[in-house]
Amino acid sequence: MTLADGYRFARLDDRRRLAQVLRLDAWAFPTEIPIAELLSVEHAIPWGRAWAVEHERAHDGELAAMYGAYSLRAFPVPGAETACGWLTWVGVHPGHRRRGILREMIAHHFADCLERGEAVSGLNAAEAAIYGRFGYGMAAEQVSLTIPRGAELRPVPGADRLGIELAEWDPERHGDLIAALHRDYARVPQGIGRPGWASWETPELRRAADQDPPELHRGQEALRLLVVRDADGAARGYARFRRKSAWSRNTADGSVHVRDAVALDPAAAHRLWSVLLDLDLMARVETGPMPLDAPILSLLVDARAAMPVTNDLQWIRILDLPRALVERRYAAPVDVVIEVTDALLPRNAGRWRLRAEAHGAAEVSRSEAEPDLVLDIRELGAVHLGSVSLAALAQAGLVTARQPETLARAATAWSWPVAAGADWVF
Ligand SMILES: CC(=O)SCCNC(=O)CCNC(=O)[C@H](O)C(C)(C)COP(=O)(O)OP(=O)(O)OC[C@H]1O[C@@H](n2cnc3c(N)ncnc32)[C@H](O)[C@@H]1OP(=O)(O)O
Repeated sequence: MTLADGYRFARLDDRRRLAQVLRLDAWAFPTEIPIAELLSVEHAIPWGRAWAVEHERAHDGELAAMYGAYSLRAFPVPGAETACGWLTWVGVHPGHRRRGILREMIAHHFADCLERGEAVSGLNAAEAAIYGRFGYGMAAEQVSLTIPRGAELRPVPGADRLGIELAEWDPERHGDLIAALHRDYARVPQGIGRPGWASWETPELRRAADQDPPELHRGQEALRLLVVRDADGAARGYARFRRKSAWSRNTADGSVHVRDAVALDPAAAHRLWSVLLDLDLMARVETGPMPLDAPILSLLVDARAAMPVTNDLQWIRILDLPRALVERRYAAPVDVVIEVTDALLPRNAGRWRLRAEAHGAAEVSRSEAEPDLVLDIRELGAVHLGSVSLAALAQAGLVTARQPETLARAATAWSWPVAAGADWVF
């Protein structure tokens, strides 16, 4: 790793540097909130696994750049969980851009992940054009909705018998319950498992998920909680939301913003959304990111009226190819030789044979055989969560297959029945 002359990496493990971090972040991501106010907010900075790039002539401790990584020990991949270094807090001061600092931070991050035994890295991208060049493939999309109040839902037996509880959000009282429901949802539906459904695993992620600082309300009310309970009182789902009141031509025109909504079964999902869609004085319910097969999309009689907007959500970079490929499960039996290019991590390049049973153990070894599929590490990352199809990438010329049958079999094996995704950006 060679930063340009005058720059050096320095580990950020001292919380007294928070003001410097926030000042750099405000250059990277403009904010109307004064730094003095942001200092009292809980930021999910992975202290100790965050790095500054400093310049020798910096004034006042100003940072030229920074990045951090969350150590996710149980990141869901198809049929399994894996250790993942989640890249975050990436920013380069505008006065130091386009000198290769990001490129060096990426190399630094890859080396750090490999040293920690993380076979994959993931990220949410601020701009979709940045990370493909470093071998990150777009692996999970998200959908967000603006649902008209009172939108009709298809009936689900038993939904009416579920109870609800509405409360002002209190992390002391509700935090553990909500964290458990959110984590358990990774195994829903039907125990198949949802790749990409990361939980608030690290202490800083949990603290940030719990907080609701007034500085970040932006004209909306404080966070509120809806819990759905079964006849025994067991929680089956929750939503955290806030309302914003508005009037248009003397008509109530408020909006409900849903921060997260998780239900462990179909009846709970129906009950949860029925309540959210029937709040007085509100005209619409706006959601944050949700997986493309989120139950609300199937429950809505008229999903088009909910104005779905889709975008890329999660990008995956395979860092240690043989480990990453054996750490996940495959939806169908597969025996295939792939030829991979990897400009940044040449150890991954070359021919590999993958053999796996459907939903069983996989084996990966070096191979001399003619390849069935030829692709770059970026495309292997894109298909890693099972939601992007090898066949789709082949249609765009990004994967080359020797025979259509091999492509069809491999694409089926790499796919997964539940859409990859999450309900937050981190
Ligand atoms: C995971 C996350 O945290 S996402 C958050 C990313 N941060 C932001 O978007 C904040 C605002 N932007 C920035 O801070 C910076 O412009 C960064 C981080 C995007 C780029 O930093 P730089 O140090 O200028 O990038 P660097 O000089 O290393 O460029 C590396 C390559 O990326 C390309 N690149 C840089 N920024 C962008 C961009 N916004 N869109 C497309 N390509 C880009 C460069 O052209 C260069 O390409 P090349 O190597 O093929 O010639």
